[in-house]
Amino acid sequence: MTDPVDDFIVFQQASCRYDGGQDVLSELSFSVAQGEMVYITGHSGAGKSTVLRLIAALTRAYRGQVSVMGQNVAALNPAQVAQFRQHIGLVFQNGHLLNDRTVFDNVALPLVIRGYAYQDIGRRTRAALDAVGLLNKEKALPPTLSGGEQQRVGIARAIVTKPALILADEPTGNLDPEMALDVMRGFARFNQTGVTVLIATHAIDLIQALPQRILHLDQGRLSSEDPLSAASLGAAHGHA
Ligand SMILES: Nc1ncnc2c1ncn2[C@@H]1O[C@H](COP(=O)(O)OP(=O)(O)OP(=O)(O)O)[C@@H](O)[C@H]1O
Repeated sequence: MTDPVDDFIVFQQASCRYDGGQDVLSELSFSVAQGEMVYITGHSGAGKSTVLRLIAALTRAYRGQVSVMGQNVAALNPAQVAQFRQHIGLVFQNGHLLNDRTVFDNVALPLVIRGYAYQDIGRRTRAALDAVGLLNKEKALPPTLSGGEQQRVGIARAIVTKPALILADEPTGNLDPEMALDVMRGFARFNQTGVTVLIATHAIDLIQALPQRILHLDQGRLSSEDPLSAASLGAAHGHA
């Protein structure tokens, strides 16, 4: 019996491959407690995005098990997946913003889809924009914003529903170091409010400055070879 708080996310020897090809992830085992903040690093193609996709039920392990918030993700039917994803905020590198809609409309979209009342949409959307420092840009169109601002709109949209879990895939990929640090600090602030945060990133230099747990992937396996991750993998956090 797993404890959904300590074992908020559990990979048990999970293996994943696409279209019958080679294993992209091989017998991956680790766990993340509720409220933790974890960076997933590794070379291009190491499987970082695939880890996030497994957690979000966007793909499935063909062997082993992935449990999130006490649920075996592979056992969820489509209706349960839709319900499950309501607890997850997804942040992508390019933001996936609608360029012909205002910043406000972009951030409000998940609330509109979920049928929130008009007043709640306004209040929650402005609170999310405030949290990323973009309240003054609510009427702007995304193409008129800087890369960092667009990225923060994507983050506001991910947090507007107050998810229990944020999954961010290369959220600082296109940003200069200063903006990137700013965005990472933003995630740390959400984490401090109790949200569990997983971030896939190449930006080792950046996260070295941030005292967080790091899972380093090497060809679909967890590796402790990286000196940066050696201290933070497993033992330091009591996770296998
Ligand atoms: N939809 C897909 N179909 C087939 N192969 C895929 C698919 N998505 C990913 N892969 C392959 O799986 C492997 C791992 O990809 P993944 O995107 O998880 O790695 P990553 O560590 O996030 O890489 P990057 O840092 O370049 O984004 C790669 O070899 C990739 O080509």
